[in-house]
Amino acid sequence: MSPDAVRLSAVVKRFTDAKGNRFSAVDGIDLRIRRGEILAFLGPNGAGKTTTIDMLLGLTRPDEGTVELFGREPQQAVRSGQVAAVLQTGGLLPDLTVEATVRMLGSLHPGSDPDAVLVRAGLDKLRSRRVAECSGGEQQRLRFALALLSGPELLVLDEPTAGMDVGARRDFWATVREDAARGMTVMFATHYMEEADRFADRVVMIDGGRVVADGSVSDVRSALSGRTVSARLDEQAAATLADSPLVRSCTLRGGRYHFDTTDSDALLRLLIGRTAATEIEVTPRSLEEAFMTITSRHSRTAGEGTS
Ligand SMILES: Nc1ncnc2c1ncn2[C@@H]1O[C@H](COP(=O)(O)OP(=O)(O)OP(=O)(O)O)[C@@H](O)[C@H]1O
Repeated sequence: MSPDAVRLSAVVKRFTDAKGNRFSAVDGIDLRIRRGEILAFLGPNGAGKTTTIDMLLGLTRPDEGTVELFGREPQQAVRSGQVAAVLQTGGLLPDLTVEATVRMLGSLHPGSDPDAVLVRAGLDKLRSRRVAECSGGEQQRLRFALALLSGPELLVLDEPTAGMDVGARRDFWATVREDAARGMTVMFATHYMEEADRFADRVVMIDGGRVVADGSVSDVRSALSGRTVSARLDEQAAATLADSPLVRSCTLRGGRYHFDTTDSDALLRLLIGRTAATEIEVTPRSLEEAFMTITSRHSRTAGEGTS
């Protein structure tokens, strides 16, 4: 059997914070990514996504644990062109044109096809544009093109669509999907739940440097099973329901109470049987809601009550 594309085993990375205290930014992550998977790496700010990606690419070493890409040391795999990355920042030369940039980097990869890469990254019409005149999203696409030059088997993307509008984001993911269909493994860090939902086969959520959920988008949803029941009703009735063991949390938004529940049928019976609730709605929880619950960072709407 060929080795997995990525294998992180009990990986720990510690830093020193501003007060001089050591803390684990990555706190024992185990992660295997099979060849050909598209994996979304989700987590709130400071969860440890970039630190994990830096270790994965051999840019920094773990304090504990091991990292292997295709059964090799990360730096070996990166140097051979088997692995490429689009990071949040990355040097582009502002005075070069898009085409010159791709050709220049292409010359470092014998056998690469800069023209094909320009087309694949959606940059064909921007060939003569100077990098300095490209939008943030266009510059990200250029970084993507550069990452494709070596014909990588694993592409690691750290928030690749930051700065892109909705259309550019859709085009970008269409291109990535095409590449993945040819067998490329893709791991991307994102804050956009919708991107994970639409483009990933698998979602790994991290928080506080640990994996808090791992599965397909639907697995993660059902592992965090539950629905949101919302209705208009009076405050006292809402408070009574919020105390019920059926209810995980209750939020007042836009004049409606939203109950996060493990048993929407039972809660509906209570709402209809025991209260004067109106305009009742039941909705599946979004990945974002699941994520918020998992990381215990449920947002509370300012000025409105929560219990
Ligand atoms: N070189 C460093 N020195 C000290 N602390 C660091 C260093 N790099 C990262 N950290 C801290 O480690 C934690 C994890 O950071 P990391 O950048 O990996 O998170 P992230 O999930 O990528 O966040 P974001 O979504 O904001 O990019 C944060 O608390 C961050 O402040």
